[in-house]
Amino acid sequence: MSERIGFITRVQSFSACHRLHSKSLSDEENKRIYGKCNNPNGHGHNYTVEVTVRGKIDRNTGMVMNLTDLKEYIEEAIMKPLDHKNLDLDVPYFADVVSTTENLSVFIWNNMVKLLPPDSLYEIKIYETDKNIVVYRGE
Ligand SMILES: Nc1nc2c(c(=O)[nH]1)N=C([C@H](O)[C@H](O)COP(=O)(O)OP(=O)(O)OP(=O)(O)O)CN2
Ligand SMILES: [Zn+2]
Repeated sequence: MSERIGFITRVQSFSACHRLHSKSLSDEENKRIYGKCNNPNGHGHNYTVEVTVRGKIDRNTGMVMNLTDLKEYIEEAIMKPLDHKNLDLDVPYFADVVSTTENLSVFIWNNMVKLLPPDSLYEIKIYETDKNIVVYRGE
């Protein structure tokens, strides 16, 4: 029997605050484009992230990857740098990168990909709110 490919996902939530503000735009443009999300003192979210890993289902273990290992990678790549942080002030990556959920998904991808086996990270999906959802697949 040929080897089966599986997808496994672990979900993690974290809290952070941010302000949508681009240094390459004027104050007026920032206000017009980002609206209430450009509030100078910021606003907060309870983000939920889904990390999906793709790989062969090992014949001996029955696993694509041990979810306990994935949990530890998520702790390193997501929780330690982001949980209870001000994204713009506490996370150096966002000093010159606007802390949109799109850019946050790239940041999380870059952190996760360093810890996972080569070519195994499939998707980062972030729920910024119940209604605002971003997917990034490393392209
Ligand atoms: N493309 C993007 N657009 C927006 C982003 C983003 O990250 N990428 N972010 C924001 C704001 O940060 C904020 O999260 C938007 O919040 P809000 O509009 O309040 O969220 P909801 O749609 O869930 O709120 P409702 O008021 O219930 O509609 C804006 N745009
Ligand atoms: Zn926001």
